[in-house]
Amino acid sequence: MKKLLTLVLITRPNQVLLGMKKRGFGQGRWNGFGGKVEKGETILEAAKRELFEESSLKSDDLKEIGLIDFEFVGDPQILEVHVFTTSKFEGEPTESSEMRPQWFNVKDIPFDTMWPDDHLWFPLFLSGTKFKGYFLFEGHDKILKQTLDKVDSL
Ligand SMILES: CNc1cc(N2CCN(C)CC2)nc(N)n1
Repeated sequence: MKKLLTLVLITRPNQVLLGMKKRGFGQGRWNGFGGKVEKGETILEAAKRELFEESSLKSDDLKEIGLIDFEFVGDPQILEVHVFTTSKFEGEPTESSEMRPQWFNVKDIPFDTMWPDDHLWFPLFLSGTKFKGYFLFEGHDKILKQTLDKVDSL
């Protein structure tokens, strides 16, 4: 079974906006903004909605740049994460119940307090390369198996 999720990375020159997850899945880690795709909405609509709910930012320019399948040993539910990015947005990053936003220089991305897959695919995202990835996790800290490929189209 696949669960559709979104992940939005907002950029400005030399910087990426990340949020510190305050509760739930991924709590205590910096990440992009995102969540579940609800019934009756497209994946893009879900990405926009979650971005606004979690950061107060609005964008009509989200571009899909990555597709990542996450599997966890012992859990039949595969997470299919659609990764979007934009540098065109409106609003001021604002803390929400879910996320505490902060700008990071691309040279200082806090990979040590992010999901362990991030340092593998962030370079592709930052270089504007579209990618497809698969990561098999054991728990939340150990990657047992992975694939990561550049693609022309998602
Ligand atoms: C399991 N590894 C993950 C999950 C993940 N996500 C992001 C979006 N979330 C809604 C669900 C899980 N994001 C990253 N960067 N790595």
